[in-house]
Amino acid sequence: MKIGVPKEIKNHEYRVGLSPASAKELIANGHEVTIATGAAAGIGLTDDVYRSMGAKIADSNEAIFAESEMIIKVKEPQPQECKQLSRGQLLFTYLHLAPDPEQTKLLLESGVTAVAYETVTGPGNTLPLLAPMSEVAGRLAAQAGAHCLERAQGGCGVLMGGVPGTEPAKVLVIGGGVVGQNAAYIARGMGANVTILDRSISKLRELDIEFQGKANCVYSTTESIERYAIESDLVIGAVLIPGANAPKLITREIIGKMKPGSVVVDVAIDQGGCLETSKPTTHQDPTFVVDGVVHYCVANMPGAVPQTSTYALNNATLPFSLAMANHGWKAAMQQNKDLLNGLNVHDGKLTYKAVADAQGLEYTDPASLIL
Ligand SMILES: NC(=O)C1=CN([C@@H]2O[C@H](COP(=O)(O)OP(=O)(O)OC[C@H]3O[C@@H](n4cnc5c(N)ncnc54)[C@H](O)[C@@H]3O)[C@@H](O)[C@H]2O)C=CC1
Ligand SMILES: CC(=O)C(=O)O
Ligand SMILES: [Mg+2]
Repeated sequence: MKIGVPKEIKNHEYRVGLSPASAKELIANGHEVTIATGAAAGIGLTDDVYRSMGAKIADSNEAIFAESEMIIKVKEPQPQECKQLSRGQLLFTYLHLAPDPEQTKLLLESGVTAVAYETVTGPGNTLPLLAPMSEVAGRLAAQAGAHCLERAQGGCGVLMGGVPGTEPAKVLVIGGGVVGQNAAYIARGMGANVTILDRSISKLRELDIEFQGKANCVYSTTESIERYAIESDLVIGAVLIPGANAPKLITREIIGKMKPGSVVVDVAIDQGGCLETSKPTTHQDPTFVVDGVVHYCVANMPGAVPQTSTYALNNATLPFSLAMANHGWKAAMQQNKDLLNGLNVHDGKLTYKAVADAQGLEYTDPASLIL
């Protein structure tokens, strides 16, 4: 199969769809891999590194989109990329379609077959291709939050761990999944006073044992969210209903009751955000202020640490890239229902229920397309 990797064009996005090791593995399996020139410069790799693995170099993203049977990327295709996709082509990347009607429309119009990293499933209701970036974003959320709490960034000027004789920052993490657990781990490590809210009791049990009582694990209700949010210095939004729009758990009214200079890091922004006041921001201009509360809502947080993120992502995606390259997407999905759960769009049909529900569009059962 002809596999192509474009250079990412989203703001400050330096990750690469295929690491050199992944490219080598696909080539060893008999496939042709082409990468756009300079695509890996952001992780310190030259075209020659990819050439040495046996890959070809294309002189533009346009050539990649025009000539590849499977395109492997990181971020959701931007409008100019969507317009270069075509019927019969396979796209493997993050999509986050629920809050993005424009991208959904363009992908449906293109006829492309699009498999979303974030809805591929794994054993025990896990999301194995979202998890590595959630680990990164969770850890970064504590770092970003600590930075935003500095007075010069608009924050109230509280140090996460305080110092002896002063109180540490109060950090609230809403959603104790992969992002939440990693955010809490770093915030605890910085010495903050951490509370995690989740509505899964089994998740709270796991977290309580993992943190050995050093994080407060509390059941999530509208009452507990409001009570903890208004006394917190930093709130980290980390909820997920897979593939769907994030529930708006922090209302405008709660924001109005929060302390001036408190900070919210809405990691769930890629699924629309879990605060009523959130809107996507970029690494270039990451924050805005509503009612004195600093909002950090960057939708591609792991792009800030592209070396760690590219390798962590590739470790998870490679088996699925190989399966689709070796067998074609249909046979690979017949063999693996977890991969079938990644199918979001095929030949003008929307095949992910939560996206169809979010946008009031017709839904086609993906199982009906692989018979
Ligand atoms: N902004 C960025 O750069 C990135 C964003 N993300 C996003 O972060 C979000 C979280 O991802 P993961 O941690 O991997 O998901 P996850 O599925 O591991 O965890 C989500 C947690 O939210 C909990 N939850 C659902 N509704 C809740 C409620 N009402 N109150 C409290 N908890 C609730 C679930 O029980 C679950 O434990 C997703 O939207 C994901 O796409 C992930 C990576 C990068
Ligand atoms: C998951 C996601 O949105 C990211 O890694 O950018
Ligand atoms: Mg206020």
